Amino acid sequence: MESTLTPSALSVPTADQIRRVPKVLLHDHLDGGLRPETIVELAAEVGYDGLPTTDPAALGVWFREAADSGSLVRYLETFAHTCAVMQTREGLVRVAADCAEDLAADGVVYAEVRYAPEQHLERGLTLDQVVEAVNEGFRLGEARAAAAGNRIRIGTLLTAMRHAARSLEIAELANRYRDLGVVGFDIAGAEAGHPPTRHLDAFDYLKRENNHFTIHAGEAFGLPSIWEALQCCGADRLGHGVRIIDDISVAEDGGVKLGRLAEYVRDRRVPLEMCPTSNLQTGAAPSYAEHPIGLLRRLHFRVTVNTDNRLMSGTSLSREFEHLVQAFGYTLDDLRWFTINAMKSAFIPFDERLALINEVIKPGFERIAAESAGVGSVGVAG
Ligand SMILES: O=c1[nH]cnc2c1ncn2[C@@H]1O[C@H](CO)[C@@H](O)[C@H]1O
Ligand SMILES: [Zn+2]
Repeated sequence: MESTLTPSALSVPTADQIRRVPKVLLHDHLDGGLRPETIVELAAEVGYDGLPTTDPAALGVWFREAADSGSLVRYLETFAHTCAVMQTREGLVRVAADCAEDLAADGVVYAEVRYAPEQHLERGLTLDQVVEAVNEGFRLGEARAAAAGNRIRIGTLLTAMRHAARSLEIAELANRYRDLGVVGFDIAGAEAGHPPTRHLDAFDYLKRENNHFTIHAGEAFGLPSIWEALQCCGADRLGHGVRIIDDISVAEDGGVKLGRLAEYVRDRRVPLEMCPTSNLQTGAAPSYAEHPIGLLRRLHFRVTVNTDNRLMSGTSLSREFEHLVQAFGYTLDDLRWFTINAMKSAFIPFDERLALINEVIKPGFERIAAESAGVGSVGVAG
């Protein structure tokens, strides 16, 4: 979609403007976004004594440092502590409500937040009770955010863990709660050794039901994983998908050649849920400036910007955009492009996506662009 914005939309946005423009988030893990103080309080309530520290500030630092491992497997080990305090109805309601409020305060107007219900059964909740508690928390958080003047809508994706064997059951759960807060399905967890084709029965089931799913692929593992996710499993979107860059060659003279898979991904407008900071932490990308998102955006792939795990990465969607603005000089217009890409790729019905684009996203960007009209180009803070 080409820009119709005023020249001020071509200015580099400030950190404050980035926070205030309407944003869309498609890839955010509920168990990767807890507030450190909530973890400490819930741990005390449920008697979990495994936390590395009970000082909230130190705990936040611990998560970021532990996740900064260069390995997806070690990165994922940190989730034991967040899942430990998400085993009761009260804990799940609170974590989901916090999440909605935090995203809304960051200027997110639509989010799809994912979690794996099978990881929240240790204290006797059933899968259905887990989904109902999370939904209740999101409705509560949406209402609190609205009262604070921040409108947000949240749908959930139910994740099945790729090393486990409950994916069909979770897919059925997602289908049962469709239109009741759940908008799709995902598989996550360590990629190497756990190809998505182990879960074909779940994907086939979802396709029979005309339901939607995304697959974490091409993060720790290369092109075969992306190929399987698309061509064997039929994924609607790719979680990360950064390794698609391996199928693109850039010659010395700047000429670009796409392989068949990269061409397919671009031609079919397959949404890529990119999460820059997370990729730096797990070693999937070397730096912000060298992150494949720069080239993929230039080549007009259907790229979206996401947080993955706000706690482990010490980030927010605004922070992710700030990093990209610093690395690539993105303008307000680029941010709008990423945002509309994300909204087009959401799993809610077409008419609802269109309404958010026309009634919330475009006017929101226009307002910020108009505000800086005449001010000229401004630097990025932070
Ligand atoms: O970037 C990632 N790649 C693969 N799996 C992940 C990533 N981030 C989180 N999870 C996994 O998804 C589960 C459900 O939310 C988390 O518990 C974590 O194990
Ligand atoms: Zn993820």
